Amino acid sequence: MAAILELAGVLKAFGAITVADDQSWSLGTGEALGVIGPNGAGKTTMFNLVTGTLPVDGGAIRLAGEDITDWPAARRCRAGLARSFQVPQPFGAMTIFENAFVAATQGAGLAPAEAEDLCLDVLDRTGLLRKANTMAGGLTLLERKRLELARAMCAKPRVLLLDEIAGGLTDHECKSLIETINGLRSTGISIVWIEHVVHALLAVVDRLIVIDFGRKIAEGEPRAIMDSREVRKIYLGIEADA
Ligand SMILES: Nc1ncnc2c1ncn2[C@@H]1O[C@H](COP(=O)(O)OP(=O)(O)OP(=O)(O)O)[C@@H](O)[C@H]1O
Repeated sequence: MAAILELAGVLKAFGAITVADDQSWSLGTGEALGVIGPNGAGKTTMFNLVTGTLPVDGGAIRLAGEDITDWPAARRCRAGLARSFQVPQPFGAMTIFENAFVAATQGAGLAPAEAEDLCLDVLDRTGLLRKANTMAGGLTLLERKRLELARAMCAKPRVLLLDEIAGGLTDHECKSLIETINGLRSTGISIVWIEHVVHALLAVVDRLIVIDFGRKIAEGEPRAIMDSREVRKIYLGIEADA
């Protein structure tokens, strides 16, 4: 599987706190990769480094083999990197359709007619078409999460970065979101998903990486990783040699 996204020795520190410590991993084309790790481990910061909202201190980031380390965020988005945010912040005074339209025209750079077609298709796939003319300010949490997903998809990503999109949802809502994400996967999109709701991740991802103190400490088949002593130690406080 050819790599669509690669991090090679990425470094980042905020003062004395190292949040990306020689991070190297890759995402295969069409693959879904899960990212877990304790609060403050550096997971969201890693997305900020990948999308270019934060500069790296060292190392390289490549998209489809091209070095994008020094590219500004907007150029990375046009090249196919889009993300959802942990705390959804839609334009509340605009409708769902208008929020999606901004992403399609500004994120993907589409002309209005093409953007409209894409928005209608994405809103359909993300279960929001019925509510396209509803103001985004009054949505439920699930609807806001769906809109996060829709806005990212309207940027026409090759790589979709999801940041804790299942957090705060009921089991039923979570299940419905998982179905939507798996539906998007069938379009061939590659996904990196940071999530604390592990059962949601396990229903979607092909592989897991574990980050602790900015370091990748484990990587592999999701269930094997969840059962590993290293992960049990971090999450449950069980000693690695127990
Ligand atoms: N702009 C910043 N300036 C200084 N410190 C920051 C900045 N952004 C994040 N940090 C710190 O970097 C560390 C990693 O934060 P980050 O949000 O990446 O963790 P996380 O793994 O996503 O956590 P969570 O699971 O709670 O979302 C934390 O200690 C955080 O306070």
